[in-house]
Amino acid sequence: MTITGREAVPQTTAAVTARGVTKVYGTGDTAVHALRGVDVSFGTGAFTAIMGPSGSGKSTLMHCLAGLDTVTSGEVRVGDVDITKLNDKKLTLLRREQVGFIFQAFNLLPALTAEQNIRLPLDIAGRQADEDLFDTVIRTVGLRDRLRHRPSELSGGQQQRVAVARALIGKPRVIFADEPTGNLDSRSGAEVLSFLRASVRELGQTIVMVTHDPVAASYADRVVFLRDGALVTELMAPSPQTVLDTLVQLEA
Ligand SMILES: Nc1ncnc2c1ncn2[C@@H]1O[C@H](COP(=O)(O)OP(=O)(O)OP(=O)(O)O)[C@@H](O)[C@H]1O
Repeated sequence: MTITGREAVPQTTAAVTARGVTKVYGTGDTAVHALRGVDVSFGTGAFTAIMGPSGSGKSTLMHCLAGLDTVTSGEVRVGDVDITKLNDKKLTLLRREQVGFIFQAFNLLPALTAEQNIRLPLDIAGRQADEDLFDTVIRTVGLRDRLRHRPSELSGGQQQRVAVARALIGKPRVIFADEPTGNLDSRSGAEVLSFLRASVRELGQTIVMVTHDPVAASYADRVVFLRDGALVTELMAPSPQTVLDTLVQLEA
């Protein structure tokens, strides 16, 4: 799989950083400490997976990193900006310009064609699409002959590829993917994951993905593991087996 049209610039700077992030839901006896002081950085141009047992805080962390939820204390930087200090309007603007999302449920608008769905975030932001990048992305995800189809006329794997193209086309600083292969069979899942990895390698895209699946996590450059709201360990160059072994240890 080859993507050209945007230069991949290997960088070591962080795209997103969390410092001392805590998140408490509720108060008093019913308070849930979902995050208990998380420090973590996500390097620019890297593909990172977040894993951990059910209830360990993966979704909460991702939502706090993406500015979809507020932190109770601590700091989250997207690039140089501490998003915990932004008002709602500035946060919405930052998310629109710098953050891309891919969800388990695809979240495409049913009345729009694939192409309209892909272009929608840029249209909303009043931004011009980079047409070279658009062509490259469409060719690479193999959607050229599906652009006029509506989501109901596409397979699950094709719908998720539309969602991936939609996230990439805005060239966000970071893409957050929440169980992107959770609704896909293993072959479609592998295609989507290969494409995510290619976009990191060849476009320099930064991706942070929450997953339960050791095979999905093995496509990442790095896996960070949460347990009880705290970051406990990480793996570089993971394989399905090393991820599985680490999960088994965490749940023991
Ligand atoms: N809106 C909420 N109100 C109260 N508690 C919440 C809320 N959202 C999450 N929690 C709690 O916070 C903790 C962390 O939840 P979170 O969804 O982040 O975990 P997770 O690792 O993503 O779990 P899973 O793998 O099951 O999706 C859990 O104990 C959960 O019950």
